[in-house]
Amino acid sequence: MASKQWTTISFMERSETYPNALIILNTPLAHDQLFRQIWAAASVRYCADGGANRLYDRFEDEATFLPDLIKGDLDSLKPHVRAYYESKNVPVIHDPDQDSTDLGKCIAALVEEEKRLGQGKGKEKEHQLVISGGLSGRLDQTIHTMHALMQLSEVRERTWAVGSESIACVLGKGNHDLTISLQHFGGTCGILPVGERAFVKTKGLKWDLGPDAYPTSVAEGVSSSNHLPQEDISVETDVPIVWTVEVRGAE
Ligand SMILES: Nc1ncnc2c1ncn2[C@@H]1O[C@H](COP(=O)(O)OP(=O)(O)OP(=O)(O)O)[C@@H](O)[C@H]1O
Ligand SMILES: Cc1ncc(C[n+]2csc(CCO)c2C)c(N)n1
Repeated sequence: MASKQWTTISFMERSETYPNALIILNTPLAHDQLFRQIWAAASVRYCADGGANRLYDRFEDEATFLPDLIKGDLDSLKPHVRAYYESKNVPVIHDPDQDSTDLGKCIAALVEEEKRLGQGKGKEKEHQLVISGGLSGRLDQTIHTMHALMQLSEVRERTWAVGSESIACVLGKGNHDLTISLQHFGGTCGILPVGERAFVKTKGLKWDLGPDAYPTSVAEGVSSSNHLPQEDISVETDVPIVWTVEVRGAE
């Protein structure tokens, strides 16, 4: 079976063939150099409600850091931040729905934008989705981010979450080849079950899973605090799992 290719370069460099869309959540941004790269690599940039506060607090004095949209129930967006972005003509959409999160509301807006971009070409324009944050903080929100990554993995080719301390993506059933920039990420990493038990084999980790497939579930065992001694690894799994690796230089 063919392997799916993943590389961290894809969300740090701009691509015309497979452009990036960035959704900024209300959690700490990645460190300055990494966040600037992710921002520059994205051609669509949304803030989920209070995510705009994070952007403003970091880049208040840099006028180029304007998102394309701020959307959510707007219970976290600070009034002066809203006023600032509105004065710069950033659309601010209030969606009061109490059955979907601000992340969900931004994903829905992205899907609409992709339909619009694809209009007349007979094909929707799909982006690689990069979610800034959501991997730490409140446990319910963090698990909701996992849920979103799982759901997205069924309908989109690639989604990453990039936080201040870790990055994560869902690896679906099958074989995966990953290239992780050791300049930016590592040395610790984890192979995490999500919901159901997975049988996993890896090549390239310090504590490889295998040669017999390693059964992982929250109840049975989890490969946390593993180590990435090289940039290229491969992972084989029978059901979706989460791959996570540490951000270097995190505060
Ligand atoms: N403490 C947290 N931990 C993890 N993720 C968070 C946390 N707070 C916010 N987020 C993420 O950022 C998004 C925007 O958060 P914000 O604080 O603006 O709104 P919220 O009212 O807390 O979230 P929601 O309305 O989605 O429940 C959330 O939808 C969620 O994905
Ligand atoms: C079963 C169930 N659990 C929790 C909520 C609450 N909730 C989920 S998303 C959201 C919006 C937050 O901006 C709120 C309030 C619900 N509606 N249904």
